[in-house]
Amino acid sequence: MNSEEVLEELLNVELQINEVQAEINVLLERQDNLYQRKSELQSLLELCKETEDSVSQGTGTSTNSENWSGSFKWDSEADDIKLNIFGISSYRANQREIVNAVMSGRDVLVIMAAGGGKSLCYQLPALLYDGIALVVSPLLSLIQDQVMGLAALGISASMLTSATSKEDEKFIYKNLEKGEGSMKILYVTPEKISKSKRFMSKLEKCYHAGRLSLIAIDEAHCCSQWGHDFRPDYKNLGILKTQFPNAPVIALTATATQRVQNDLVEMLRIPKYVKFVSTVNRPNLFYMVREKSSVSKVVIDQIAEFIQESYPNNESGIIYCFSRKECEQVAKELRVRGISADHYHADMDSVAREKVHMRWSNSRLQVIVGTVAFGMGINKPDVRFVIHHSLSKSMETYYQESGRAGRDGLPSECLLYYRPGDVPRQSSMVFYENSGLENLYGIVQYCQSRRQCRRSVFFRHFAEPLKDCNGMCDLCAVASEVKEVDVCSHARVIISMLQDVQKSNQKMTMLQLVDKLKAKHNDLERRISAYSLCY
Ligand SMILES: Nc1ncnc2c1ncn2[C@@H]1O[C@H](COP(=O)(O)OP(=O)(O)OP(=O)(O)O)[C@@H](O)[C@H]1O
Repeated sequence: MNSEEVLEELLNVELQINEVQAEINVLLERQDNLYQRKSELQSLLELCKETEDSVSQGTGTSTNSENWSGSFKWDSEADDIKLNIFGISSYRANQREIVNAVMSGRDVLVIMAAGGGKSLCYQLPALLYDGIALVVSPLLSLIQDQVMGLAALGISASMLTSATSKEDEKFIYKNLEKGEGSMKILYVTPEKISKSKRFMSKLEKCYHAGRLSLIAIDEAHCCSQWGHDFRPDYKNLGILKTQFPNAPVIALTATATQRVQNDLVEMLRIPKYVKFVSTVNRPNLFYMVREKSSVSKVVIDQIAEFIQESYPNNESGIIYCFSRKECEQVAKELRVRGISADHYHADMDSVAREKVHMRWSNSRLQVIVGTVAFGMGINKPDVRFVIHHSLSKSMETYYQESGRAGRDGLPSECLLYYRPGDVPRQSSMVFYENSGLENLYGIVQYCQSRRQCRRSVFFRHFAEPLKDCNGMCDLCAVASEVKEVDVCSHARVIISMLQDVQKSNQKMTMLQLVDKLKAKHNDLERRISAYSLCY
């Protein structure tokens, strides 16, 4: 063989090696996807097993064993109240079936997305039944909104909270004890049940006189320690079923994983409940994630530009921040850029918080910049955008917070700014929570996804069959090219750095590690360029 022939064969072999490598890459990618799907299917299987176990033990029944959409004797009266009092022409998914189950005296668990119409599911039966319906709700502001809304419809509803006047309290107790007055719905906070003996004794009289029509537990996920808003006073609500066994209980929530559902039905002592689950899908919400700069001014500039370009007509929005200080800073910087914004967090007194909330609710303030404290009870229907300045602590929290957009069903946007540097900040907060880190890594996966539709991550998380996204997330809307990078050498350097740290018994935060890695990388690049200059 002469040198020319050798060279030709060499080139040919190199070509073939490249082809084989390309095939290996394709197979490796396929293997990666299969591993991912395998782990998703394994967790789905676990969830299915849990559900089947609870059904076989008689602790849960699904809607399909009984026909809740058939005809019932209260049908025409229900239709009349729905239309002429609530002004609603047709039921949304599951509403009619839920009303029928409650009217049949069954205990019911309702899981329905934010803005899905949960209130009607207990308010309509409350009017159909004789007597008084008791509603337990976690927040004063939520209760006030509901009572005001019902009064506007001409429905007699009252609330018994720390803010109730003596006179109103007297009126409520007369209604409960003696059946005097026209009260149909009574809202209370969970503390009333666990702390007021006087109230419980009046309620007992009401029940024994056959006037307690039903018990509704709003935001029922607060019962469970595995939920995202655990309230200790919710733990004591099981007493209601024990004391008033014949009053149907309806527990309502927007999100509850299987574990939370199991927990809350146990807490509420409703083992033979009927469950209605509506989809978690919010088809009008456009989900997107953007890379977050480490320079805070750049992030604010981008947020301001997004709001000014997309929402120039003062359309309402929410920005969630990690800390109170960040909230104040972001709100201030937005004001400097001409956007009407104010902060909301737990360090403010309740009057100041209420003021900001009211200004925003009345659309006199465009953007509220809040911590997680800006949570339940936000009923503004026309929120057009929810921006996360930092990632939330779990998929549940993100679903709830982003779900405050578009409750009126109109197109709205949910934008999350993500940078890996924010993960350790959150992990130090959730480390001691039940499954805190596991939950955090769930949302990290959502943020880091380059191929998987954002919506499909929600479906998988809530163990729901996948549905079409219809191009309503950044990954489905724009076909982006994914560049593959082999990071094995980086991983090796990180491992050797960590081994050094361990050997010398030092401590290092994630950010320090990243800085050290960058320094090492820069140093290496400098040496390579110096080396190539010499030769
Ligand atoms: N069948 C229906 N048709 C039209 N509008 C409805 C129907 N049911 C409820 N609504 C309206 O939808 C809006 C949201 O309802 P509701 O406040 O009960 O939602 P929700 O499920 O409690 O939401 P959240 O979890 O966010 O509090 C309300 O304005 C309500 O009047």
